[in-house]
Amino acid sequence: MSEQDTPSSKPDATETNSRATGGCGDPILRIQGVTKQFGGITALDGVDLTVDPGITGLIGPNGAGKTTLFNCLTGFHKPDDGQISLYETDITGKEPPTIAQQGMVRTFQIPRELADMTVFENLLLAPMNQHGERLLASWVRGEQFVEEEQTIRDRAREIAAFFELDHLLNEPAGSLSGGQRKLLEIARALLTDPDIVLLDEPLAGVNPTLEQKILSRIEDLVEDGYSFLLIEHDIDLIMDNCERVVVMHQGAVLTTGPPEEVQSDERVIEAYLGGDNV
Ligand SMILES: Nc1ncnc2c1ncn2[C@@H]1O[C@H](COP(=O)(O)OP(=O)(O)OP(=O)(O)O)[C@@H](O)[C@H]1O
Repeated sequence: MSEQDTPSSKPDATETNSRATGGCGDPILRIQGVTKQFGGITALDGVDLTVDPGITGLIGPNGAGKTTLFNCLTGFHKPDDGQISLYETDITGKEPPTIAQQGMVRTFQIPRELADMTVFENLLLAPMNQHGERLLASWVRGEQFVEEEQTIRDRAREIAAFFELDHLLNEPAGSLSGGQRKLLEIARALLTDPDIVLLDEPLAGVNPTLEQKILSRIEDLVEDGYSFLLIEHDIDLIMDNCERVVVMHQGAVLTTGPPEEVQSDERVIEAYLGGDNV
């Protein structure tokens, strides 16, 4: 595979994966009335939102609830109320591995690679975590699922090449630069065979050259059938690269729409200028 190719083999839909039941053009995510409180703080206050295939930007002032929404969507927090569906499957309150199996994973603001393990081992662990004990047992027995193991290894190499990490496969992940860690985090997410990846500030602290590289990789992946929901504080970057933009404010969705509409929405301008910062 050349550097410019997308990972050609986005695996086919499986019975465990939500996209098996999702039709072309259907929203990927339906979020209805999701609330989340932390003690006296209402982080999410009845979030209603549908997310379509492609790349959607999620913006909002500090404390708007963006990360909490990501956590509720991917099972790291349980919502107090409301419903979340991935295609037609109700995933509300499910655990992260179950939601990953259904086709949705997230990355974190601070990448969570295992620093002492090599880049390759980090990549292999991502799908193994998802498949769980079944695949781990196969590694111990070394008999069954050999084919599956080989597929994961091949795909790990392919995705490493796509993110230009292939020359670092045997290096400890802890030796990577900040930008390379971000790439590794996205690569790991993709190895779980998702329909949609939630990216939490994948470009924060990344230099402009690498930023463009990540963005162009994401665009390639969208063409290849993946979808992304992207939290980012750089509004221009969101407006330039996302098909739809969701604006959160005070724990709720303020507005959604194409970038040009959202940009000129008075309520959005007020949310950003009315005392909160971006
Ligand atoms: N684990 C937690 N415990 C207590 N309060 C929390 C917790 N997580 C989030 N909050 C609160 O919930 C609100 C929303 O936080 P959240 O991190 O979701 O916002 P955000 O839009 O992602 O902000 P930022 O852009 O600054 O990262 C904030 O008031 C925050 O202090």
